[in-house]
Amino acid sequence: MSLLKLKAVPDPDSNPNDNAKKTQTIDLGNGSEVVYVPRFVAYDDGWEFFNYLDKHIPWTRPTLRVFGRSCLQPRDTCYVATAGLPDLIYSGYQPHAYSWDDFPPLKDILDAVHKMLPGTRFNSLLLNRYKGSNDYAGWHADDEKLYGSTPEIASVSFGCEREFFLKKKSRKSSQERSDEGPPSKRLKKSNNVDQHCFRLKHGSLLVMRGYTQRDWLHSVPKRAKAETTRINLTFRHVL
Ligand SMILES: O=C(O)CCC(=O)C(=O)O
Ligand SMILES: [Fe+2]
Repeated sequence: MSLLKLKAVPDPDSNPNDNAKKTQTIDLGNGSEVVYVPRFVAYDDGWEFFNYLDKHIPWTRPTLRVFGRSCLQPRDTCYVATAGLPDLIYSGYQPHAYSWDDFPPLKDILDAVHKMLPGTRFNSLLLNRYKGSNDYAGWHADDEKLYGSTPEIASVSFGCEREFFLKKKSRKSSQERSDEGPPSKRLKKSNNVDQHCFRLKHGSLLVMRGYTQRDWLHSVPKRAKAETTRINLTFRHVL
């Protein structure tokens, strides 16, 4: 496959400043911020990336250890990282780190993310594939020590639109990782009103920064209706 080049596509109801115009910045308070760029990758380029990733990424669905029990991660995953970084381990699982050179189109997306977010130098990427409405990401924060105390995380989505929720951590939930474990151990429904929801469009970019991982949880819940496949890429910087 030839390398895709990201370019602005002429679109009848858009202009070159479209990205900037439609970008939403949400101040979550206390030094946490989320930025949403709905049309980060042009529609057709987005589908080329989707088809490439769906076919060429060696997706796996690992068994995780959550609260002492084994459970299948409720989505497919793959990990790409620059050589020489400390290993990523989450929920007792250490993914193999593939190289950027194994999947050249990822480097084009990485370049576009760096251009959009001056000053960032992402060196790792966690890919997720949600094959239908039953695949999900439970409530969690990406607060692993290897990302530091105020990680910036850039999330690019392709394919089926899914909802992405953010809710403020309760004091208790900051010690709990996710709701992927047994029901008895899941987070209690809080009466927190601090919740935000984004419908992550095909080709969109969502950025979490500041203290978002320390103070907030995020999730991509199951859907009741049948859904098609969604692929999400989260670019991170390992210290
Ligand atoms: O699929 C998404 O939008 C989020 C994935 C996520 O939160 C993660 O990989 O940590
Ligand atoms: Fe996450």
